[in-house]
Amino acid sequence: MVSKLDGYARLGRAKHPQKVLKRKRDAEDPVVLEQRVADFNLKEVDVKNFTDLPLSLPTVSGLDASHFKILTDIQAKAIPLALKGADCLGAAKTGSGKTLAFLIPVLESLYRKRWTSLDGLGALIISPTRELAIQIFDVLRKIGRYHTFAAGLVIGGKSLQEEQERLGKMNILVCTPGRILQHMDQTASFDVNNLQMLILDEADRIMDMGFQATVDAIVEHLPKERQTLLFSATQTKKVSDLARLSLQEPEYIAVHEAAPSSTPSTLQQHYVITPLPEKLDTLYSFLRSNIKSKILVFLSSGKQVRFVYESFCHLQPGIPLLHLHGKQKQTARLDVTTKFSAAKYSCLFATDVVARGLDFPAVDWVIQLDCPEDADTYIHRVGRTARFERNGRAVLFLDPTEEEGMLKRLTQKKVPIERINVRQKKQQSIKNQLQNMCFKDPELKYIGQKAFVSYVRSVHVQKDKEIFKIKELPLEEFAASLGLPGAPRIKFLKGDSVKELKNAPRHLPSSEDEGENVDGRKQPKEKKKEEVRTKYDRMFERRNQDVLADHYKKMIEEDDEIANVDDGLGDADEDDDFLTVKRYGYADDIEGLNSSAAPVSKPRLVTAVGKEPIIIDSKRREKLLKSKKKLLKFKGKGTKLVFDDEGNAHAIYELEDEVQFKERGPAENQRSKFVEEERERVRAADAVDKRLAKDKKRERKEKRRAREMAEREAGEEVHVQLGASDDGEIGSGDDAEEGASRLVKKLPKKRAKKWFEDDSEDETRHAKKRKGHTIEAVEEPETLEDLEALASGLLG
Ligand SMILES: Nc1ncnc2c1ncn2[C@@H]1O[C@H](COP(=O)(O)OP(=O)(O)OP(=O)(O)O)[C@@H](O)[C@H]1O
Repeated sequence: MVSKLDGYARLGRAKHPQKVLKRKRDAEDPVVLEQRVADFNLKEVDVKNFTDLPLSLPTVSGLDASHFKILTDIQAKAIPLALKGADCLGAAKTGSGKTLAFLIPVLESLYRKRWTSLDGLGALIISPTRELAIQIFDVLRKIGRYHTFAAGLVIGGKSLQEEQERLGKMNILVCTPGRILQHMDQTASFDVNNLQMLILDEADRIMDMGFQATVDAIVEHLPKERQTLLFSATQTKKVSDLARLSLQEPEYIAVHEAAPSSTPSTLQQHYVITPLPEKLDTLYSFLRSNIKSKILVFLSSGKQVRFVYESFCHLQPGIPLLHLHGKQKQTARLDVTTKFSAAKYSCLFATDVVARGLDFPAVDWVIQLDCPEDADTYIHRVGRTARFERNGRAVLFLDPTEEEGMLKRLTQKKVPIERINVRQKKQQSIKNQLQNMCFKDPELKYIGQKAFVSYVRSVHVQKDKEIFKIKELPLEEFAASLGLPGAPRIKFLKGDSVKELKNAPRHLPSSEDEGENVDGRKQPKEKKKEEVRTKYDRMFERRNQDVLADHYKKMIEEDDEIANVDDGLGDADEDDDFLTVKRYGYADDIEGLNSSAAPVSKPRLVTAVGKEPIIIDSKRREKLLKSKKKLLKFKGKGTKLVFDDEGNAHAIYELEDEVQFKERGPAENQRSKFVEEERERVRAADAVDKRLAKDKKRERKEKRRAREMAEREAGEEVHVQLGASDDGEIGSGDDAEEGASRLVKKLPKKRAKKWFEDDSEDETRHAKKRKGHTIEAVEEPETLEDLEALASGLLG
């Protein structure tokens, strides 16, 4: 038996006198045990203790070592039937010991079949949440410590490969639906063909919308010949579900059906009427006066959990605070559950992820800050206290609008609940403190805005409109009570229930998704007129991500409908609590593409004309949008236009009027005329081009000659100047040098062309220069023009 919870355990490594046990085990003939089970008659035997059951020695020893002696009602009824191999549907109150009711039959069934590691997977136990799976696995390790089966926990959070390597050797697996299906599809060595038992804990939850497809796919992989056990605190006998799981003549075991209440008798249940804007005040006051308690507070979304946790951490009510929701990392979740289990006094803010099955020891209070979606959820939530004959108290916070509808539902489900009032003397207001905190801490304000949106959204999507009446809720006041300076604007998707949304795969809303605001009014879909927007406008628009506070928005937009500017692809400012979207993108980041005044809060489609939309739902895509080069391919090629003399734009090819075209004669004639005209035009243009080319050539030649002549002249003048300097008449040597260089620099440009020089003379000069000779011969000017040219060169 491994000591720590590492996801795998070889049952049967306890320190118990192993050898003695082994001897006894070997001596125990499974055939005899089989016979004892067959002979066992539930009606004849009054089962009280585990020893009254036809159980194997290792199981009895394991139960004994875990201090389980007397059976609970559900165990007494379900275990004998399950031992005999019947398919069972077990329904019993929360905390009544259903886990043992299916784990004992699992161990016994495999034991009697002498299951070994070579036989592969014998039993599969599915749980809706990771926390519950861990808990079941823990109980299995305790009571199975004297068995020799290999048991595994498959809930994700570890590398798939690591799990794959061990999966083939497992005899019993405790898992969550998604992860086990992934293995069934991807792990070649994972063979389930030999499976003997399938167990679904919290079966109604597993069978509902969220897991429906996954469970169906899992069942597809499993052999039809198997035993199936379903357990839950709130179970229905839906024929369709039973058919899907191919249950064979199932035994329905509902131990508390005749009981006056569907919740434990040791549980005291109350509700308080607290208007939505006073909820947090009431909760804070409650915590302040119960600091020596273990309290579990349920909220309807992870964002609310975060906000209440963060803000209460600042406010310090005097009790250690914890928080848990589905978006946390697995290690953090495990850490929180372990801490809360071990704590004596603590307050855990949580979503319904801990509503089912979790067995936190000694919880004093269960507070439901947000009204549960239905009576079943209420029953599961309050079931976290008053477990296994312990006392517990539960308080449901109801807005006046929710009272009538919710009480009706609870009465239908046999939930005894009484109203209590908040002691006004003890009621403390934290509104001002929250406002202060939100003002100073934008991050907290942001979380508050998200919490507000997700709360309103969760109410909006509730199916039971007799309880949840969004239009009657004082939302502005509620926002103020969270410390927000105004109620963020929200749009919702229509028609989805909370359960569906919670479990929906990540998806983008379709273009048909209609928007509605808080008041239930339809949002206009037309685009606001294009306006010139400065970088300051954009800067202001890039506010605190995707929640728009009205007061903030009013600063930049007169028309408050701008927040709902719709690009036709989805709701720009909608909160995405149930769409589980992580990344944010800004349409503004993309030059030339559709832009919206509102920041984007969910996978966002951005399109370029004629191109596939880009969906911003990951870091990689966000990066892509920042690269202008990469974006080019999404931008399309643009349209080329030509402008006429009046500055009017035209397409390059425009079709002329057909009537006018026909008036000009048959098309063939026009064509040949056009060709002839064009040929003539080309010919004329060609002649002009040739003439121009000739002129240019001549010009170039003349220029070259002039340059050469100037160079030659320069050589002569330098010589003259240097000579003068030597005489000491013009100035010092330095001056002379400077003067000479000035002259040499200037001369080629300024000197007129020496018309009398010809190419041969030029050649001679170049040859001389090449040999390094100084030019000594000075040609005398022969004509008046020569003299003028020389003079102008010198003056230049
Ligand atoms: N026979 C027993 N004797 C003593 N304690 C028991 C027995 N069976 C179960 N328990 C204890 O009762 C508590 C509740 O058991 P368990 O978690 O199985 O309840 P449950 O019916 O599955 O609850 P839920 O409906 O909330 O999932 C556990 O702490 C468990 O250890």
